Amino acid sequence: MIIGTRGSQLALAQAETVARLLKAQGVETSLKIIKTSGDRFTDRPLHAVSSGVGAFVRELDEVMLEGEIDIAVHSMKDMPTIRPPTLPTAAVLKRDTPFDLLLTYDGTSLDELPEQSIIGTSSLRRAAQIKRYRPDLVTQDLRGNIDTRLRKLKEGKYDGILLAKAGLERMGWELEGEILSPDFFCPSPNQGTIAVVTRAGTEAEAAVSRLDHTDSRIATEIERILISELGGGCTTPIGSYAEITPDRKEIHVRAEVLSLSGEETVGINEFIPMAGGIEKARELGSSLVHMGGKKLAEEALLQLSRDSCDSDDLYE
Ligand SMILES: NCc1[nH]cc(CCC(=O)O)c1CC(=O)O
Repeated sequence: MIIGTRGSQLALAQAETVARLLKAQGVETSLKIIKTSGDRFTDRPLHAVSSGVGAFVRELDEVMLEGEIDIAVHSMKDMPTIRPPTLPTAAVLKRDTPFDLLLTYDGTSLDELPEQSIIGTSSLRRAAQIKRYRPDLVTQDLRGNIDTRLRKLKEGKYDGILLAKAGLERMGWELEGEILSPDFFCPSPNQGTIAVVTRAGTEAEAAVSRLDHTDSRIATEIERILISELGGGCTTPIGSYAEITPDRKEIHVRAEVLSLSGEETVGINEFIPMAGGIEKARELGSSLVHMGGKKLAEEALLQLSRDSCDSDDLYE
């Protein structure tokens, strides 16, 4: 069976993980690298790439529908919610660390960074969350693969950068950084989770579905439901994080929308019962809208499209 993957180091590491897990089940695979538009337009911020949400995913879908690959491996947080029904997510792998990490030039902690320190991130959510936590810091756009971002930090262009911890872990980088608490830095929905897609009704689907991790599937689904009525994607600062308690009776859910400046926030942070959790998450999702979350998300989107009409350099 052929596993299709993007060519970045992170994507390759993820695809190799899936290859290894399948091999342990007696399934032999080979890797095929596919270039996506999300990889090509690395000169602009992700939210300004025209194909926007799903840029990394769509082209792998196409080559899979054409039969060129049998299995596609994705960072689940990069996947649009609406998927072609013929391309099911056959497995949600056991989640890695879902949190964000701050790496600073000289190991300084977030609380100790001097005023006006420059923090690089390409994520509107992380930028808004940092500005909320430390309004005296400056955020700057930082695109590129994880290796590029680390190089820019080393070159001294930024005092600190923000990344998903899972990305570094998967690439085998043992870097000292500060894990940011989800109470202040609610991660992106499905951050730290790998999804494996196949064509429906294939041998590949049967093989891959054995890798599915139930609690990770439930948590990631809850995270999507919580924010499903807000619209957005990577074009708005939205976080959503669901954590099943060790006794599996409850789910700790957190979700929030921020203004781009981080000055305004609408959020929830509570425990819901595991039984009927999906229904309860839907209610909480609606309550985010009623509390003004959708309005905030729409304002962020408007502000972004206005800025990008003026000048693309705003993001560099
Ligand atoms: N948006 C890019 C992206 N997609 C998935 C990860 C990291 C791995 C993951 O969260 O599963 C990253 C890098 C980052 O956010 O720093």
